[in-house]
Amino acid sequence: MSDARLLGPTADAHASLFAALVRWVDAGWLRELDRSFAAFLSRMAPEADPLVILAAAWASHQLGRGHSCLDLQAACQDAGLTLALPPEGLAFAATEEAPPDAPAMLLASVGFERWQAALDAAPLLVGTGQGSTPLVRVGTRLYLRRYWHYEQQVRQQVARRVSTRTAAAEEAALPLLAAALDALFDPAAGQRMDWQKAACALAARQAFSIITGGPGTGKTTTVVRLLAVLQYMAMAQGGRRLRIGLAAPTGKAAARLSESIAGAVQKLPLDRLPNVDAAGAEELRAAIPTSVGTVHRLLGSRPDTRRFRHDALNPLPLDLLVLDEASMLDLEMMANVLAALPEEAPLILLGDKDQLASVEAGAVLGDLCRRADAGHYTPQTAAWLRSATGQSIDDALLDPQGQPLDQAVAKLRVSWRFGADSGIGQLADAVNAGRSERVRDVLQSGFSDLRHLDPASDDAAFARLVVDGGDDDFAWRAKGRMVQGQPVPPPVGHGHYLQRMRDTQPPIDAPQAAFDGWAHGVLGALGGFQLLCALRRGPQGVEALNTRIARLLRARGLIEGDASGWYAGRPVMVTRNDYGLDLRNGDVGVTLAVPDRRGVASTGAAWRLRVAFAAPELPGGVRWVLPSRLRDVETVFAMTVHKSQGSEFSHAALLLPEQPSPVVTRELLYTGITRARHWFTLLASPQAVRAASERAVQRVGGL
Ligand SMILES: Nc1ncnc2c1ncn2[C@@H]1O[C@H](COP(=O)(O)OP(=O)(O)OP(=O)(O)O)[C@@H](O)[C@H]1O
Repeated sequence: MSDARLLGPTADAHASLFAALVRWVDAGWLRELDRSFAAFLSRMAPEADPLVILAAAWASHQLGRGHSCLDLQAACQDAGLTLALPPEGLAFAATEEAPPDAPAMLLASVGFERWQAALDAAPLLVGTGQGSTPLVRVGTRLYLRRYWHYEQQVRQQVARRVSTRTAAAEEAALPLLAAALDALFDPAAGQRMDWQKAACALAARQAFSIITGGPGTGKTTTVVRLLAVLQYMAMAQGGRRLRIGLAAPTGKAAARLSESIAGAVQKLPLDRLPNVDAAGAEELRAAIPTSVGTVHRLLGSRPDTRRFRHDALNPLPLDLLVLDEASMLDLEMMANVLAALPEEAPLILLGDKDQLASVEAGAVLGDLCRRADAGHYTPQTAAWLRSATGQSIDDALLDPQGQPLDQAVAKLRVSWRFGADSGIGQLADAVNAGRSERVRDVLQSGFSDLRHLDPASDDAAFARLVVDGGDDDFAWRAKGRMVQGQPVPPPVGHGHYLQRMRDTQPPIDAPQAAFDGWAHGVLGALGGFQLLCALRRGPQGVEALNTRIARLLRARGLIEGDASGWYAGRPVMVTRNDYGLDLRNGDVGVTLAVPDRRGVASTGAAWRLRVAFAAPELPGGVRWVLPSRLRDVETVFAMTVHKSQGSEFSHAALLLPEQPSPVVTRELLYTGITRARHWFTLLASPQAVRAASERAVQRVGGL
């Protein structure tokens, strides 16, 4: 099919277009959802120029790729690149059929003006926001109405909130704020800029703020001190206690934050606050929540609807909300949160702006933090910060033209987790800066926490990595390694949790609590290692690697049973929310053999497989689910970097494909590296590393 067939608003042209769309769907290039959306519009306006229908199909396709809209101009310039078609270098050699026409062929002689004119001539389908057209065009951007609406909501709400001053920032409250900050932050810092203290002050100032920073820069530490300061001020001023909400986009991230917040709250030196005695300190400590739930649960998700129990008409009963791992927040979720949170209740986002954005449409945190590296603080903000913290912002970060949003964003710039001797920290920095030569140097510098392997390693070398954690040299270098005065556990592979599963299994007549404790330990050990991949398909994709790893583990006798079914030790990830089972997309569980107590009375207990998921809210801390009840799960010996967001592993290994792919970007590499807490192995050719460090994601959106 050529573009000539598209250039006439005739039934024939619609039919030719749909013939092409069907081929794309069959080839896995488009989702059926994209085609049916286009078909719906074609039925709604059979006379519409087929270019409008094509634009609709592609705008919907872009949503599936995380873009909130289609950039028409970019698509005209390079449709293949803009739409990432063919996807993930999908090979056609394997099929009998010829590949479908590439998108660029459909647009070969269609310029942006022609496309724009076609859209303007379809008022039933395309508008500028008024009315109820299914598509909205803003300049060169074409949206599905719902996403245009989310973007509008987020933009307006954020703008309103960044100009709303909190009670804590009022002139009269400033001395109390300054005294509280002085009490909780290290006075030894003196005049040196302590960005944690500054972030705390900036976040206390208006009804919306962001604290961003790389791994271990102290986001949690800072926000816990901020909560203490605000709760202290509320209580000291004779008001009622603040109702504080804490949430994260996934269950895994929520569980991790619960743990680190609880630890940080315990460490707070609250008796240093003015007029707070030991009893007062404990009262204050108890008023700082440590339990973190998912955003879905906070908003009150309801089965089979996108709507939540809490919205603008039924707002959340909160005075303050903290959302962690905000890089994973998509546009729709952010719009829902902003709608449901009372306008005067501050929203504080925590996250690493440089990480990959959510799989769903919209890179909210990245977009809102686009100017964070350079600060852009106004002289007014600098003066206010001086009175609240006694610190002066570096001139390089000042900008008299700074925007209101810039004043609400603080970037933490020092990593407390990765010291100067940490290869992981240095590698992450080099990748983030897009400096491929520096990346190469770090990889060759012999840091004890880094390993760089050839991705084409044979089975024996690959097995050493995924089963044992690496070669003897890596393990040897691990000996005696300390971080922050604590010994670091050695680098492990998947053999570690499987061995623990075997070695610590309770006897069949042990009480349930023993099995809960066992599952808890195995789930913890499972976090000791993870193989991360960029792709799903192909020989270096998740699916093929899961099969390969299962084969290696079976050969070593660490797992048994049918590879295609359920077996003890199978780690699984939930791929779709299941409200009935209270499981979320991204939750990871492990299959374990536990007693089937139903037969106890007559025949004695037998072993039966159940899948254990961490559930801190349950008394035993574990949710046990029958495998047959889990519909949308996949094995996770390997997982995509996208799916690993919000998780952390003692040892992470990242495999980059040999073939260049648009999904292998700087953000993907950075996110993969920063999943590693203590050890990182990179399986990639030097060319693949260079290509990834030099390519940054361009998410299209209008925030
Ligand atoms: N100012 C500080 N002085 C000393 N240690 C600190 C300081 N800030 C943070 N830390 C320590 O550094 C570690 C990481 O801090 P924290 O968990 O707050 O960082 P984070 O940015 O939230 O990390 P993550 O990337 O896991 O989200 C913790 O052990 C914490 O106690």
